[in-house]
Amino acid sequence: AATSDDRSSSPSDDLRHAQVIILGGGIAGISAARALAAQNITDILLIEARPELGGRAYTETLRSPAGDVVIEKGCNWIQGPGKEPIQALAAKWGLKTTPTNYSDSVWFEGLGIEADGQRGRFLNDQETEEFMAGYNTFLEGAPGYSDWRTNNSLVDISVRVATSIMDWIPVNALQWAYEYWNIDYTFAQTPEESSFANAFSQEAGIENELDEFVIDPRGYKYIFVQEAREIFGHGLDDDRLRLGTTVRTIDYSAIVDPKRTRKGAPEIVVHTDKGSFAAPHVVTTFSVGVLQHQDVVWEPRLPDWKKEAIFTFAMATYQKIFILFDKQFWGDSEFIMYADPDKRGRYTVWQNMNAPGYLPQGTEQNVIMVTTTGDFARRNEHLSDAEITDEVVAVLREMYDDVPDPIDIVVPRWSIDPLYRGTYSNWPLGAFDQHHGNLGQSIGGGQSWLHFSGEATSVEAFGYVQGAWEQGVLAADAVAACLGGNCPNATVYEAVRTCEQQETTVMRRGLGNKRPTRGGSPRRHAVLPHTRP
Ligand SMILES: Cc1cc2nc3c(=O)[nH]c(=O)nc-3n(C[C@H](O)[C@H](O)[C@H](O)COP(=O)(O)OP(=O)(O)OC[C@H]3O[C@@H](n4cnc5c(N)ncnc54)[C@H](O)[C@@H]3O)c2cc1C
Repeated sequence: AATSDDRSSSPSDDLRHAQVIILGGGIAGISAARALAAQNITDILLIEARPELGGRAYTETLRSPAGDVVIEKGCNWIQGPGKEPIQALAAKWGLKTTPTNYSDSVWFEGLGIEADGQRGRFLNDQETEEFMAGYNTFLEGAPGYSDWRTNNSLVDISVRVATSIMDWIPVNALQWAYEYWNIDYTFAQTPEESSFANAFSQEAGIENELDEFVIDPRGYKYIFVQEAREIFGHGLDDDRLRLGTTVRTIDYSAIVDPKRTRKGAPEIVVHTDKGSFAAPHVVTTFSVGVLQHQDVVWEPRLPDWKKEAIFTFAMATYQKIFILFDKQFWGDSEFIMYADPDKRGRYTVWQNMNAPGYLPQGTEQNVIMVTTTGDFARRNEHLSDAEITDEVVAVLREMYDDVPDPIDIVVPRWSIDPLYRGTYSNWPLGAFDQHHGNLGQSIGGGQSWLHFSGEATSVEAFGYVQGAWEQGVLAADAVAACLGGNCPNATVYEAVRTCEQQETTVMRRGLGNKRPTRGGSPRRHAVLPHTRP
């Protein structure tokens, strides 16, 4: 069997060599390839497990006798802070979008799983305003309160703690539903899990201008695939693009232990199901979920500071279930909200894909989408399409008369997919800025580096399309700087320090005199993790 030593850069080895290997053909990987090409770095390889590019920009098709309908299983909106580069790409490639009007909603107070043939009811405008009032007051004050806490060095708290301090404590189904729409529907995690500082800081730009919903039959991915074609050719048949190739092991031992490199710059070796590849620079764009699940093996194991960062950050799950009917029985409002009294977040947010500006009305292609998140979404992934169909149709039959059986359904299963393990990152309570910095921090030294990219590593726009695009560009810039002999300094936070309050907890548990002295850390790791105590 080949040893690491045999895998050095001799011309006769069975490795395919390049200057840079990009892992993942999603938005970040494509953007990195483009930005490298723009700097005349063309000796690259892009490795992607799926047979197509786009990653979480992922289209699916609903089948109907009247004609298929393309839907977005993954990202759907152009939205959030710093979305300008995506708007520019959308304009460049003529991507079809329609603005979303969140206030065009109707609210239904449901009877839940006990409905048993009985029906809840739609509320009038005045009733709607009444149950929304409390949360709206919280929403107005939240950014100011969050910034005040940050400016006064107060610890981060969960969104739930903040709502409670600010006297919003939801107690009924309608209040749950409204809060769910505002929190979980954005972050795909609960108020208990999400960080208040990150969800509600003024800069978080929660109040954005209009979100644009992509309704292009070529898919959201089209604009990114077109960009990739400019590098890999129209047929995407360039030898530097390796689709359908799954990474199994990333061996970066040469950069942590230069003795294992026989000649030239130390190379990182990427083992896949279709052969092995080597380069002094490797950019990984795999999701935090993939990194957390250890679907890819690291040789040697990742350093403690990197693992702490990866496992501190959260990979949330946001499930968009699309259902196709031969008629539209649900009215023209853009959103239909179902308040379930048994379970917060059970099939709450329904979006009308035939609202004006979306799919054509008056045809046989009538699509409604219901979104689930978090635990409930993950539970759904383990049910069959038929079981999900029964549940969603029961909710629709509580709200509407004459609901026919659906013609087709798409039930995404992101969190059990080993290529994603969830949908997008979220900043959980307990993650510090240093953790986030470490998440995107490169590992290496001298002429060889392992770079970490992808949506989660964006400071401003983690979780968004533009976060992925921007991080691809930044990774390419870092590679270019290194190749030019100007590698950016690695700022690794080897130990993320406790704050005073946490130290009090340590004291209370009687660990006071056992903990390490202030200046020292029990385990010190350099950027190069070649020693483990
Ligand atoms: C359901 C859903 C809804 C979303 N909604 C929005 C939205 O409306 N607006 C918005 O701005 N953002 C949204 N997002 C987030 C946005 O889609 C992501 O931030 C972005 O697409 C991430 O791109 P990426 O390149 O960082 O990661 P990815 O797209 O995950 O790219 C990584 C690539 O690596 C590949 N890969 C993984 N493991 C391996 C392996 N072992 N070997 C080889 N290849 C591998 C994957 O197949 C993937 O193509 C949504 C995401 C989802 C899933």
